[in-house]
Amino acid sequence: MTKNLKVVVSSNDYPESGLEVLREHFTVVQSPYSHFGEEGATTNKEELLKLVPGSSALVWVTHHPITKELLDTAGPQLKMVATVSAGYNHCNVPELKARGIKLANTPNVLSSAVAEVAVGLILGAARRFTENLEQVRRGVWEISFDKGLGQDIRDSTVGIVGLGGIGQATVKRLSGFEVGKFLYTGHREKPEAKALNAEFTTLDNLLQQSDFIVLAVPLTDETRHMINSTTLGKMKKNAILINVGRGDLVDQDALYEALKNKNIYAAGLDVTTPEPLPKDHKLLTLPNLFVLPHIGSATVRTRNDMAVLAANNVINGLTGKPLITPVLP
Ligand SMILES: O=C(O)[C@H](O)CO
Repeated sequence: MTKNLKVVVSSNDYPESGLEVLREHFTVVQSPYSHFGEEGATTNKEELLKLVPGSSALVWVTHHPITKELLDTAGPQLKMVATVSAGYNHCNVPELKARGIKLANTPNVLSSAVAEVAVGLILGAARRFTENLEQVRRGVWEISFDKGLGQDIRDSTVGIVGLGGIGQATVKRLSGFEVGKFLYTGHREKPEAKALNAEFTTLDNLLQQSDFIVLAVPLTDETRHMINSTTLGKMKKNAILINVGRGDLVDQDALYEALKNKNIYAAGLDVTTPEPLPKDHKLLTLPNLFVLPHIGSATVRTRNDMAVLAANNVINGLTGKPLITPVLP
């Protein structure tokens, strides 16, 4: 009965596991393009505009913004968008809401994978992997007090900004590292914090006390550039900033200055603005920056789990059942 409904998958980077679920119920049309063009530009916008007319649901694998133009082009029969990501800052929630279009995301299934990357960034930034790898490449092995030693996790204070699924999974993974104290901040205290031995505090206090500051919050108007010259100025000299949320949580010019002037010790970023970061971006000149190309959820199992969850959300959304992971029910 639903086979005559068209579902558009926005990228070729969506696994067979999700397609199989969708194809059982719907006519699936998939973009032949991936997220990024050769020069890092997003090239499939025009292609997407060609694909979406007449669709009942969009499975959104790319981070292309869901614009009014795209929704108008899709047409009034569009019932839902399933973004294959936990973050939905690209989804234009007010516009979807105004049009009565449902929105689902894929939280939880990616928390472990993203938390593993957070731990990797902590290690990479604290132990100066960027600089040390560079040394190996140059055949120079000079590790001494004057050439710069790393920072310990043992007995440190780790501050988590946003103790949601990813924040909690990060604390769990770090608990074997003999961390001295976990702090967290957010809108409200979390019941899960007790079992994690994490102490609720204000952002200011967390910034002032933490040796490691992990950003694991969604990007909203409130969190955009929450790390800026003022908040960086509150951090300790040995502080290490980790971002697994979204690039725009951080004012990158201010971060560049703080790292260059050694006002903080290092940073580890899985997310930047823009993505990809241009090869000649000034941040990439910094030895005390360890950067990854947004690989938080990029494991085989996690990407399959995300795809299947998104597909099941579409089935529910188009057959009148409650969404499994609703943003807009
Ligand atoms: O939000 C997410 O799911 C991850 O950052 C991947 O986009």
